[in-house]
Amino acid sequence: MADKGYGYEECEATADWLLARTGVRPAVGIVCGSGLGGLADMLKDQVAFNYEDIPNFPQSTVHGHAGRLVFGTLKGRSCVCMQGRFHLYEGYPVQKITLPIRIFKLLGVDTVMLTNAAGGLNRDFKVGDIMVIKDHLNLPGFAGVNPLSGPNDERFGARFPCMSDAYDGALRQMAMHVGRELGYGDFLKEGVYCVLGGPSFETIAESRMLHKLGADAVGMSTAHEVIVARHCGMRVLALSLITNQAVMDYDSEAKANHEEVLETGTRRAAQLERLVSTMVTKMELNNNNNNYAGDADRGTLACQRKPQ
Ligand SMILES: O=P(O)(O)O[C@@H]1C[C@H](O)[C@@H](CO)O1
Ligand SMILES: Nc1nc2[nH]cnc2c(=O)[nH]1
Repeated sequence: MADKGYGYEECEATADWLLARTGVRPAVGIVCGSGLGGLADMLKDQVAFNYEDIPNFPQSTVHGHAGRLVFGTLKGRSCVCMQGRFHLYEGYPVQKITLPIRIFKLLGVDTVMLTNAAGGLNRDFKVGDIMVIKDHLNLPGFAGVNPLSGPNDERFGARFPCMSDAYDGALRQMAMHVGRELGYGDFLKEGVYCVLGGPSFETIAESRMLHKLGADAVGMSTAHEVIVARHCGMRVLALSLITNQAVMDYDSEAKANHEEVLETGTRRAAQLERLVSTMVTKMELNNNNNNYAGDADRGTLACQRKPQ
């Protein structure tokens, strides 16, 4: 894909451009979902770049996605945060919307923490719940829309990466543990995220079908980023904020809408930020004592060759 503007050389040029402009060497990369950009404001000693100024970067077009890449520290740990992500429905090829994840890798990131807004399909979920993603259904992938389509560059990862370990078990366990410690037990869930192309929300029949297929929540992002992150050997934690209930009943008057999504984001932002920042603190501590050592390395070694 080098000829299309999202190959290794482009990612490397962008990473070098950024590294020349900040002294921060991030170990953690954070991606903010719709209405959840406040996560970036938690970073101290910020060095921020507008997407429009970053070579090879796509531009944010969606309300609730500011379009800034923010470097800084979170409780002393170096991080980089995308305040705004890209979606298929914005018209970008799937390889382009996931390009920042490869740039994360070349910046030195080893752990990616993604957030998104999603519609709840599981009837036990309520608006405002935080779902730790344990697995995904990549429906665009069923139709061949996969960010790894096209020539494979072994410098990123292997041609056929394993995805059965996509969502790091130790990080998920840590998220549940930290969440309960913070008193979030009543609204902390675990489940399967299903990505669709959007931008239209689901019909009732579609929501019913996705629920029957095993999805607990539905959205328009994240899974592509996870595939790319795992391909290049980073470990992944992903959190969905259930911003609305998917409409599954023909008698319902409810209508999914982006304003409700953003409003729920605003209401739960502080708790989500606290969960993420506490986890970053614990990860740092646990780098020393290994209690929460991720399984990414094991997964990487088992599933793919290391990038050369
Ligand atoms: O970036 P995320 O996945 O959080 O955004 C979701 C999906 C759509 O972009 C939007 C719908 O309201 O929110
Ligand atoms: N596809 C989809 N994406 C969402 N993002 C936030 N809510 C929803 C939803 O109900 N459906």
